[in-house]
Amino acid sequence: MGTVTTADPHASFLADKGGKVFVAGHRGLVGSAILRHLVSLGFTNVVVRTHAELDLTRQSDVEAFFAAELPRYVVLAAAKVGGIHANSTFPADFIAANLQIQTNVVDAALKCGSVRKLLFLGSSCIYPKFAPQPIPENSLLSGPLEPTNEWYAVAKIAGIKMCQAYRIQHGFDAISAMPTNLYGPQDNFHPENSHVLPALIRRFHEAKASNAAEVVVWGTGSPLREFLHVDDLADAVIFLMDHYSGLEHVNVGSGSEVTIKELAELVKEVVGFQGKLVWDSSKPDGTPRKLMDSSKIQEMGWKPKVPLKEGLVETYKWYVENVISAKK
Ligand SMILES: NC(=O)C1=CN([C@@H]2O[C@H](COP(=O)(O)OP(=O)(O)OC[C@H]3O[C@@H](n4cnc5c(N)ncnc54)[C@H](OP(=O)(O)O)[C@@H]3O)[C@@H](O)[C@H]2O)C=CC1
Ligand SMILES: C[C@H]1O[C@H](OP(=O)(O)OP(=O)(O)OC[C@H]2O[C@@H](n3cnc4c(=O)[nH]c(N)nc43)[C@H](O)[C@@H]2O)[C@@H](O)[C@@H](O)C1=O
Repeated sequence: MGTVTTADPHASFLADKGGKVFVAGHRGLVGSAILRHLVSLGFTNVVVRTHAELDLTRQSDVEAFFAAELPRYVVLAAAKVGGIHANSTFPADFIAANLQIQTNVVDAALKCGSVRKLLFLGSSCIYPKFAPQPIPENSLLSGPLEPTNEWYAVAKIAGIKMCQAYRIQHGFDAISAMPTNLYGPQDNFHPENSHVLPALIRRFHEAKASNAAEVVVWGTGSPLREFLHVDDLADAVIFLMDHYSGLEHVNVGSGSEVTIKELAELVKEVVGFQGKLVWDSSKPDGTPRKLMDSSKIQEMGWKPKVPLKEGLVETYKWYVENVISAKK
């Protein structure tokens, strides 16, 4: 159990590098990037637990953890996460685990009395399937959701509303960030349950290694997606922890989008696969387009830095060095 360092209660997050920060989900794509950034910024008192050490779906364990550790800041990057196939195959897991994790963490963070600020991570899937593009924050709850991930989206919407309710009733400084589709080191490269970008890296890599003639890609290739490198997201999370204390959630996107066909061609080029692409239109396309309007965070002074091709080259290198090499 670590000790809580005393510091100026009015200090900004970045001026309080000895303040205890709990990063929930520190081994995932997002949590690991946030942890790397905090360490490189000089934060000295970061507390973490793996899923096996602390199951955040268990309320009494979560309450005991907060009462013992008394963190000053919480970043909630632990969640049940997956791509279009996992979301539509396991709707009960996605709604139940996410409601449990976020409810337990936000409530225990308030009750323990030590937390000055909490950031909850949602996702762009909270918005209606046919929201105006680019999607402004005030599109929330203005229309029906995309059916392939509505269970997950409903949990994430409940998380935003819980942060708002705790701010209104208890004056608790809980904020919410809504990232677009993310990618980078420590992503999930599962063949079926991952998101499109890591799935394609793996599929093209394996096809190249086995000299396969073709690679199958899901859907029609026409949906548009906006991708943000997880290092940019980690930078935005730390920026919001330092700069933002509002009721409304904040979109975090790169501002540029590609079709899934363009993405597949780019991954093919980066991996160096020479065969052809085959489209499996029996697989769902999901939402046709979800470009975020990120003007709110940009007007506060944050902007993304990593171009898609550069991020993809770096992520493929990470995959080869860490996932493929580990198997040998
Ligand atoms: N990936 C993306 O494209 C996007 C992600 N987001 C959001 O970012 C957040 C993080 O996502 P991402 O990093 O991709 O997810 P990952 O699946 O990569 O990581 C999830 C993390 O949560 C932990 N976790 C899951 N269930 C539990 C549990 N019951 N108790 C304790 N820990 C648990 C896992 O722990 P362990 O490793 O120990 O098993 C893991 O560290 C989520 O809220 C997600 O909605 C938003 C938009 C896009
Ligand atoms: C971040 C966001 O991510 C999820 O939504 P999504 O954007 O639809 O996610 P996706 O990455 O799985 O798919 C994007 C597109 O890509 C196509 N696609 C092609 N080939 C593969 C493929 O091999 N795998 C996957 N997964 N998709 C493929 C796929 O058919 C779709 O058209 C949410 O469930 C939820 O998790 C969420 O919030």
